Amino acid sequence: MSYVPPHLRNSTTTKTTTSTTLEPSTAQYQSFNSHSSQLHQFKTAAAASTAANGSSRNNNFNSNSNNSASVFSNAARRSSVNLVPDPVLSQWKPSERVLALTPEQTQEVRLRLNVDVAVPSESSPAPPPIESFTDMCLHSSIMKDIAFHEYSTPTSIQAQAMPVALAGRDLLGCAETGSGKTAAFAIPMIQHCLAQPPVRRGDGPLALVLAPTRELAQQIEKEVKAFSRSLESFKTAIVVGGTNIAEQRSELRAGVNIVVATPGRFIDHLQQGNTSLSRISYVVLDEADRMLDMGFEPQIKEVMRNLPEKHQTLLFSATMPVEIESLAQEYLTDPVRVKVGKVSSPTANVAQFLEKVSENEKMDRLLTLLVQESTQAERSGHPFPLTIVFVERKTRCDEVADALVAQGLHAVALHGGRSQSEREAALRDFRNGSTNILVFPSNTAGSVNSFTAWVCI
Ligand SMILES: Nc1ncnc2c1ncn2[C@@H]1O[C@H](COP(=O)(O)OP(=O)(O)OP(=O)(O)O)[C@@H](O)[C@H]1O
Repeated sequence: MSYVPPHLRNSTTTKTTTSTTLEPSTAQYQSFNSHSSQLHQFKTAAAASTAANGSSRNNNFNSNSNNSASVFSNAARRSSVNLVPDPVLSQWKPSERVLALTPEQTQEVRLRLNVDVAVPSESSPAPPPIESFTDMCLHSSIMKDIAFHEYSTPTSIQAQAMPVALAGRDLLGCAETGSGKTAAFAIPMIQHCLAQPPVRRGDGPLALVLAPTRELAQQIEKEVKAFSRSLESFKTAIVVGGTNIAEQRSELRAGVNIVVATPGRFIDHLQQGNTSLSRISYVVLDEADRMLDMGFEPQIKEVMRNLPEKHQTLLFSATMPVEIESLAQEYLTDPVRVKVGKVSSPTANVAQFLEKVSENEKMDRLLTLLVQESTQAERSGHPFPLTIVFVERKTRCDEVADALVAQGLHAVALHGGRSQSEREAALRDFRNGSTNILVFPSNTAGSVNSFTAWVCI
């Protein structure tokens, strides 16, 4: 394993060009992409060897970050004389039809899709939205998997965010939950990985997705697997707490294309030297606002400031508080901002009712509501609607779930205090309908898509 701080590699390496520039076919395409020429470069053995030298690295490392040296010291000690191929930057271009769109037509499509797009004043224009997967000119295996998934047309966020990501640009995305964000970053990520020199045993991943919770990470990895199912040697790893670290270690050490992780566990593996950042060139911060709410800012920053110089970053956030703005400012380069729909507002097919009750009436009112719902469902012969009850703290989760069960309702608490197998079993029971009420701490919200009612108390 070789974690080599990028600033040091750059200052000590000599690059040898081994392949030549790929010419974009039109000036328009050239201006959308972040890099106008594509150089596929490899570092020399001598350079990598110098970079792997412990003392000079640590000196540099310390000057860069106060705690980085300790965080990655194991990985640093294990550094081998391993050639690290530079990433191949975006060579993608869309169909001729898309390239021929005028700025007015591009604007019309954005209006129709309800997409707002903005770029910093000095940067090149954002790539136009693409309303069909065919016009995105994706790898044939990915197209096969999209068809297998029965996705016929891109959703709005996919139509605009995918061309941005495929063009190699940084992205700041804001979209409602359930809008299809996962495929919007996962499909370009797979396409990006396919363009890179192959992953070898001992290499770190080519792409990294950081997500706030285990459940969300698992959901994302499932989607990544779904869109890479036709690619035989394409490997992904899920790196989350609460699961077997030894299995993750051997998977990581064998070399994977993509890692989907929660920040804490990913840092653990970096510290242990089980993986490295040295080949990462595509990073996704999903639900970044929730990651900050959950206190992952130091881990995110640790990863971001130690990435190789050449990488692209996609940051998705449902809200844009000042902390997200400053994260974007610090780690995104000329990002294309894509906003779909009214951010932080409910989707049109969700009805909301607000009832104000005092603290000591909450539990009774909840029980009354749910027992009424259960009676109604029984009478009409319909199943009880899948329901989530959000509560503030995990201790409260157990209290509420117990009270619901005592009323004969099928409820279960789902929170970080339960083991991974208990959490997975609870979600499985919820999906197959044998449990129809999940009680969740509110900071885990959003990990489950398939519910039809929810109550926050
Ligand atoms: N182009 C598409 N055509 C049809 N279905 C799609 C398309 N894109 C996504 N979906 C489906 O829509 C649902 C929501 O997608 P997804 O989970 O990616 O949304 P999300 O915005 O990431 O949601 P969350 O914020 O909850 O994670 C999923 O069931 C997904 O399979």
